[in-house]
Amino acid sequence: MAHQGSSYLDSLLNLESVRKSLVRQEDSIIFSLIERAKYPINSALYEDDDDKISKDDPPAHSSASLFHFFIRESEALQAKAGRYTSPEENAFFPDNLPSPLLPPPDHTPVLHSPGASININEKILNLYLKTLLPLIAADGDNGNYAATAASDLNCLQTLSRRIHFGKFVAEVKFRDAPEDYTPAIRAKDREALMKLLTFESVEEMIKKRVEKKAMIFGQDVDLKENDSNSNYKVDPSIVSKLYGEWVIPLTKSVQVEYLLRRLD
Ligand SMILES: C=C(O[C@@H]1C=C(C(=O)O)C=C[C@H]1O)C(=O)O
Repeated sequence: MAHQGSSYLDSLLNLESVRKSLVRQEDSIIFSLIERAKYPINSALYEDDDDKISKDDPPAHSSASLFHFFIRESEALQAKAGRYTSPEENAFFPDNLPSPLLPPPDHTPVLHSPGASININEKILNLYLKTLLPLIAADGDNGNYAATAASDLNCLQTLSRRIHFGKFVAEVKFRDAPEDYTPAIRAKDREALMKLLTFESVEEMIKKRVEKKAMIFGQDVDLKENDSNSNYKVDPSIVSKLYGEWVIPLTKSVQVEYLLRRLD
C-alpha cells in the first residue's frame, strides 16, 4: 500500500481534521460574501474596455477589464510571495506567473502528484461572475472599483480553496480504504467513485450550518435587548443554495477527478 511508514505530517491528515478545516473555511467564505455584498454590482468593473486601462501597462492582461487586470496583477504579486507553492492554493490565471522570491517550503507532499495540479478555477470564476454575484450584490454603481475587485478576489480565493480542498478529502478517503476505491479507479467508473465518497448526512448538516452561520454573522449587532433582527447582509438561503448547488458538487467533482489519477 502506498504511503506506509507515514510521516508526522501524514499522521495529521485524517477525515476529521480535513472536515474541521472545511467547517472553518465556511466562516471565511461567508464573511467574504458579506464583504462583497457591501458594494453594489459595479458592472463597469467587469466590462472589457481598452480605454480604461493604460496601454503602458505590461501586456500581462489579454482581457482588458479592470477586474481581470486586478486579479492577474494580484496573483502575480502573491505568486512572488509564495502563495502558490502551497498545495491548497490554485491561481485563477496560472499561466506565466512569476516565480516565488523564496524557495518553497521543504515539506513532503501530501497529495499524489498527478491529481495535485487539478484546477477548476475557470468554472468557479464563471459561476461567481454569472450566477453568484447578481444574487448577493444590489444593482447600482458607486465607482468603488478597486475595493470591489479586492473583495471579489477574496470571495474567489476562499471558494477556490474550499472546492480544491476536495483533493485532500479524496486523498484521506483513499488512504483509509484503498481496497474500496481501487476497483472503481481502475474501471474509471466516475459514478461508483461518486457514490463511494458521498456522505449525504454530512452534506445536509453543512447546508443547515452555513445557513445558520449566515444568519449569525450577517446581522446588525446593537446593544438593545431582545433585538430580533432579520435584516441579513447576505440572504442565508442563498448561502445554503450556494453550498448545495455549487460548492459541494464542485468539491465532489474535484474528489472524483483526483481519485481517477490516484493510481497513475
Ligand atoms: C467533503 C466530503 O465529501 C463529500 C462532499 C462534501 C462537501 O463538499 O461538503 C460533504 C460530504 C461528502 O458527500 C466529506 O466527506 O467531508
